[in-house]
Amino acid sequence: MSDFSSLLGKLQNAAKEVNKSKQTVGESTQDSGRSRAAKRTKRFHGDRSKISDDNKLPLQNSTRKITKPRDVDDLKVDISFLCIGAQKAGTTWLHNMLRLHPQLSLPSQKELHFFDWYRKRGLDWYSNQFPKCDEDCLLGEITPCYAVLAEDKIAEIKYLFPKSKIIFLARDLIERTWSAILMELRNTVRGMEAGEFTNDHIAQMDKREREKFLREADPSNYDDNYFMERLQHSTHRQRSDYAYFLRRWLRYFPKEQILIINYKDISQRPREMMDEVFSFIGVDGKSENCIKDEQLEMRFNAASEPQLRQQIRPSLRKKMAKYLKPMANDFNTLLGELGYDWKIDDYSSI
Ligand SMILES: Nc1ncnc2c1ncn2[C@@H]1O[C@H](COP(=O)(O)OS(=O)(=O)O)[C@@H](OP(=O)(O)O)[C@H]1O
Repeated sequence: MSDFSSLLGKLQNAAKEVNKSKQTVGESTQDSGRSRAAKRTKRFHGDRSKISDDNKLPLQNSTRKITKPRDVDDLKVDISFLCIGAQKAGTTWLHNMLRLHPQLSLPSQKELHFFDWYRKRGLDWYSNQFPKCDEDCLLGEITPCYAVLAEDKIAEIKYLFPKSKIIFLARDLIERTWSAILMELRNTVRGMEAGEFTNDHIAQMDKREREKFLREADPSNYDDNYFMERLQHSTHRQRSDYAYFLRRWLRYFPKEQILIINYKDISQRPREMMDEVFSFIGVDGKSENCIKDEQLEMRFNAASEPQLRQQIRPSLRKKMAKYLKPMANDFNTLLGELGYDWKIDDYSSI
């Protein structure tokens, strides 16, 4: 046999082994795995395996088969809530408020990015990111990128945490996108990846470096075309299409497990909003027992310098409104279908 055909044979055998281990839920080979999983899940959160037993597939409306994660036996935590976004909609504020509740455990650093970037680190790594807490405490995390996860990732989350509550903060589409593009501009000027650059970096710059940075990251130095081009780039466009990706989540999680919050509530009625969130997650007590008024009023993750948090100019607002209007309308339709009595701006007056 030639070296090439011997190598090919080895690769084919390896592929067969991999395929054998990729048993999908719903296939006859799942039973032994399911009984192991059942023992494990009862340790954390009651009998979550029941969902797959009752429904055959742990899905709402989707017929997609879920590949059982190969490292499922490494999972040592149950996740009671996930905040999936939106990006730039006050998720850092929410992270800090939730951490004040004694019965909730969130990773000290926001945004684990496990299901989008770091899935290869494994469920063991994921399990170790949550601080130890009492038996009755509930675990959760906030990663705004989860909103736009591909369907197979959402299916995996549903398989692992079928009872998890999903929280989504919705902000006006223009304001959200403007905030996101300005953040991207700051990252680009510094040559950093998304999420790496913080206000602390600016504070550490010397005078010359700081002036140069502020000049280059100043949005008034960029024309409308620059921002419209960025908006049409997949990440900003995709993250503004709330209805599109929320419908994907709704294929796996029933609407009773998904809470959509109006970003405006953070400034207009934060206490009522946090009471609603605590009750939705299922923890005892009112926010007044753990969050002070001055904490509710804190602003997190805003650009530190006035030049970097300018209002959007009218000409650009108009162009963005035209582009984002269909997405605002779709989202308002979805809100109506789900029974919410509020809407986001649909730019009918622009
Ligand atoms: N208390 C309060 N009230 C109103 N708005 C607030 C509050 N705290 C944070 N923010 C604003 O939320 C924006 C940051 O959102 P995120 O933390 O979700 O951003 S990120 O996706 O994690 O980067 C960011 O918006 P922009 O300032 O427009 O960029 C913050 O200013």
